[in-house]
Amino acid sequence: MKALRVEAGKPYSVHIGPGAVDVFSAEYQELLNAADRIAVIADETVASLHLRRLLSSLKPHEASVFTVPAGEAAKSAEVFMSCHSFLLEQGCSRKSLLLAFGGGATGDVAGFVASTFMRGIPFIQVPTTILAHDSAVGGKTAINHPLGKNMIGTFYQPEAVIYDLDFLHTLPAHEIRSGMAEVAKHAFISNEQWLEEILAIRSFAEMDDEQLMGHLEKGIAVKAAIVEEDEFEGGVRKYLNFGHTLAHAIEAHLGYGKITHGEAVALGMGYALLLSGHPKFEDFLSWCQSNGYPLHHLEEIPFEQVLGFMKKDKKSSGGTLNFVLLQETGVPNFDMVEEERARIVYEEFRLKIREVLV
Ligand SMILES: NC(=O)c1ccc[n+]([C@@H]2O[C@H](COP(=O)([O-])OP(=O)(O)OC[C@H]3O[C@@H](n4cnc5c(N)ncnc54)[C@H](O)[C@@H]3O)[C@@H](O)[C@H]2O)c1
Ligand SMILES: O=C(O)C(=O)C[C@@H](O)[C@H](O)[C@H](O)COP(=O)(O)O
Ligand SMILES: [Zn+2]
Repeated sequence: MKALRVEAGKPYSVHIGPGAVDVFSAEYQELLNAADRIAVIADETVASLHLRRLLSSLKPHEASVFTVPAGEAAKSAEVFMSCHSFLLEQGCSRKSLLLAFGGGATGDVAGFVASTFMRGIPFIQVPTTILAHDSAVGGKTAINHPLGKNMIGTFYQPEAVIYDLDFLHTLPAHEIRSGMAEVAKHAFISNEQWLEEILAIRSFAEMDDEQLMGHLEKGIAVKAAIVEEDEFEGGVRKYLNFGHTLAHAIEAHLGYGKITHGEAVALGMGYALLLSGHPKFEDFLSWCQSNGYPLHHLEEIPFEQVLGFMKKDKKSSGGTLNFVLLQETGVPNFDMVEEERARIVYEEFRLKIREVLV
């Protein structure tokens, strides 16, 4: 097992590896002892598969558990309120500790709850997906609004991230694919050689646990370095949004949860690469095709359906279209794109997709 440091907020560790939940008893006794109550907000599917293991790692401490709907459905105002109701009913106080147990959706809503319950209580991320190498680190919390993805949230760092890779063994193929898109994002914005390694994977089933752990560690290191430099997204943190201007628009247009976040990010990165004139655009499209990313969605979504959402992106102001662009691997930049150009390249992208799908 390894521990990576994140020097943001109150600096914290990301414990990563098989059996990582054992660090609760090895290293977090003081934090657990200090809590008057321990509450777990758990994804319902994850709870059915792995809750017993988590609870036994907390022993002798007891925790009360609130399950939230699986995946994206948890990121709603209703679920957010129901989490608060649960904490209040359980008699939680400012001295209570919250654990987020699940993928990025659970982590985002539970983090938002932790940051707002009695104006903030400590929380620990216990992520269970590949994608969560991204979401559990860096302190972005959020729920969705029908008018835009992640529109309501806070920046609030966890006390620790305890990333037990044993939990990943039950992930279905489309969630592996989703998570690997954010891994590819971290490679695109940081390192050509690592990107080559990822683009060489034609089926994620080829990856063994050791290789996967290597990719997750690299991804976390890229993310941590950016967050350490710019915790509140005044500048370089925007680069972590590579592919997200279109991705969030697709998610909002289709309805949250109808496409996984990472799959939408893959489509968004393809579009951003074409907008940027990046030399690896074709390779990336072929990688997406061979790994089963749902490219067909773009065929079905006219530009007008995503335009309004893209104009409301958090990186925009005054209705401009803003993208993280990448002419060269490892050298992202942030720029405005004229609407007409965005439209033309979108049509070109759909054409390229049609070509690879035939
Ligand atoms: N805060 C951030 O910095 C950040 C970064 C990236 C993504 N996100 C957010 O994360 C969310 C996506 O998170 P995600 O991809 O981790 O998925 P998720 O939380 O939406 O979960 C996806 C599905 O996988 C299931 N699942 C989770 N762990 C499992 C396991 N170990 N075994 C079997 N099934 C399991 C869930 O029940 C759910 O059905 C999006 O809402 C996205 O916006 C946030
Ligand atoms: O941590 C960040 O910063 C990111 O942008 C990571 C993204 O992968 C993630 O999807 C994030 O939630 C997007 O943030 P948003 O501010 O665009 O909602
Ligand atoms: Zn993302």
